[in-house]
Amino acid sequence: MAALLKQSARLGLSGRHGQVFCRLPWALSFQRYMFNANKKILVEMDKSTGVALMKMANPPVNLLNLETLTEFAISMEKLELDKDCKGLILTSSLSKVFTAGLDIMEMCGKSPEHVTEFWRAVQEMWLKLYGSNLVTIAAINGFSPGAGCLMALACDYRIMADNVKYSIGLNETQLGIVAPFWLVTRELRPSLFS
Ligand SMILES: CCCCCCCCCCCCC/C=C/C(=O)SCCNC(=O)CCNC(=O)[C@H](O)C(C)(C)COP(=O)(O)OP(=O)(O)OC[C@H]1O[C@@H](n2cnc3c(N)ncnc32)[C@H](O)[C@@H]1OP(=O)(O)O
Repeated sequence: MAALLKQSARLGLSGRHGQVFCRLPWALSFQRYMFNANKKILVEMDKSTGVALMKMANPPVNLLNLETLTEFAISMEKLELDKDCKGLILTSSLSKVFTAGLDIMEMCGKSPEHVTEFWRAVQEMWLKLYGSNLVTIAAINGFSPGAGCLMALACDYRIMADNVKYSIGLNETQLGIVAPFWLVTRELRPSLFS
């Protein structure tokens, strides 16, 4: 996994918009910066490769609640604005969970306004990833149910840790959650969006 990550950071990758990237001279190789708002999303940007490493860091299982989704969207915006940033590797800081998906407590016993805000944040997360100008790679280093799978699908490339214990998939109907119409339409009938 580590080797693959290194390799993807070094590769000249072609994105969905056809950009081709190459490495900058070695003299610039120490240009790095890090940022995080509430430390649920950690970002390390390496200007020498143009690749940002984004780690979800919301233990114990990286739940995607409103706060984390908002921080994710802000982090994506910052990277999109950075002209040096060409690619993004999305992964988890936890040892066996990429993300356990949406925090189901955000939909349980909450006001319609809160639930609306929450689903808007889910939509924003998907739009930011799927519509990103960066080359996006999901480095799935653990369990990835529900919205974890959705995040991975929204990236240009996916690499999953080679461990039979880890599972990935869209299991939301088992929990009684209906996939939102905008997502199903986009995934199953892309021609409507072209
Ligand atoms: C052609 C293409 C077609 C595409 C079609 C498009 C349709 C796409 C539709 C997509 C729609 C997306 C909608 C997404 C919905 C969701 O994400 S729903 C959530 C789905 N997630 C789960 O079901 C995860 C369930 N959790 C687990 O399986 C395990 O927790 C784990 C991830 C395997 C980790 O296990 P472990 O390390 O043993 O930790 P636990 O003890 O189980 O958990 C720790 C605490 O966290 C709580 N928790 C876990 N998951 C959630 C959750 N999702 N929400 C809220 N809380 C959660 C768990 O209860 C524990 O809490 P405590 O007991 O209080 O400690």
